[in-house]
Amino acid sequence: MAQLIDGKLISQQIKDELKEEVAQFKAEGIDICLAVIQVGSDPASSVYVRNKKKACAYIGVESRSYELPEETSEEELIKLVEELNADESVNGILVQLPVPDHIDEDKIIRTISPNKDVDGFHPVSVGRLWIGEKGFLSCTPAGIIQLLKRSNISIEGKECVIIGRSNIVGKPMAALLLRENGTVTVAHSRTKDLKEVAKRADILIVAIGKERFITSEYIKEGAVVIDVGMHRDEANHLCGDVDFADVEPHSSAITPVPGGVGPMTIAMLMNNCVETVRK
Ligand SMILES: Nc1nc(=O)c2c([nH]1)NC[C@@H]1CN(c3ccc(C(=O)N[C@@H](CCC(=O)O)C(=O)O)cc3)C=[N+]21
Repeated sequence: MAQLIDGKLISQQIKDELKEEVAQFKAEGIDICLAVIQVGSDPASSVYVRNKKKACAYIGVESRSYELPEETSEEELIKLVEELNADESVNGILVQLPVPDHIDEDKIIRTISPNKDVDGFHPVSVGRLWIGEKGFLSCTPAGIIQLLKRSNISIEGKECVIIGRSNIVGKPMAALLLRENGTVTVAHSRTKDLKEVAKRADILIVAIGKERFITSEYIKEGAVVIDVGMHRDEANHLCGDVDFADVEPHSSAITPVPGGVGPMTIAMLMNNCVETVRK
């Protein structure tokens, strides 16, 4: 039987630890505030934003919401971000992605002050990550490292294969696994013999965005499998990039969807909010 890696439980433990830390900061007169900006009203985005605000309330961080209409111009959004950069009562700024097509996402990410970049998406944060300097870590990959560590799965010396090379997951995941002394391969849509490459993995991280794409044919017996995907299937059930029922019997440990990586993303966002005030 594979070990089920319970992201819901582990994220709860992390939030409880953060809640205590936030209370200590409060006692010293230090409050933390996260500004959350959503442009438009995509229902999936609204769910995530609501979950982020709930997590803020739980650990004792103030969340300030900015719900802007779909037609908001790039200039208006940049102006708001600049105001929040200058506002000393705001510690972190999160612009929910994706933004509408008429707004340049990269330009918005670069406008957020690197000191308030709780998503870890700013080029300064990305650079710090790759050279091993302290900085904000991208939440999903940082959450995956916590899942592994808190499940007593060692990374050092292991063959780690990441499928997917996005700026939000694949690339920062590679940097973090490398930092933990893993041997890292980043595979992607143009990788030849993907099954063979995936089968090398002791730890397989799947972030390809294709519903139940990874079957047991991609798995070395006893591998650890981390599923970053999130889809709604025909039956309206949440599922991941991994065919869980097929893969689980061949893995030694595996994350479910929901209840795996997703809740960890939010816990690590909360960690980054607290990081803004740590000495
Ligand atoms: N600036 C920005 N930062 C983000 O971190 C960001 C973003 N934009 N845009 C969208 C993605 C997606 N994302 C998720 C967060 C939590 C769950 C999560 O909690 N999932 C639950 C299920 C939630 C449900 O029921 O739908 C689970 O997997 O158990 C999923 C996805 C953050 N993102």
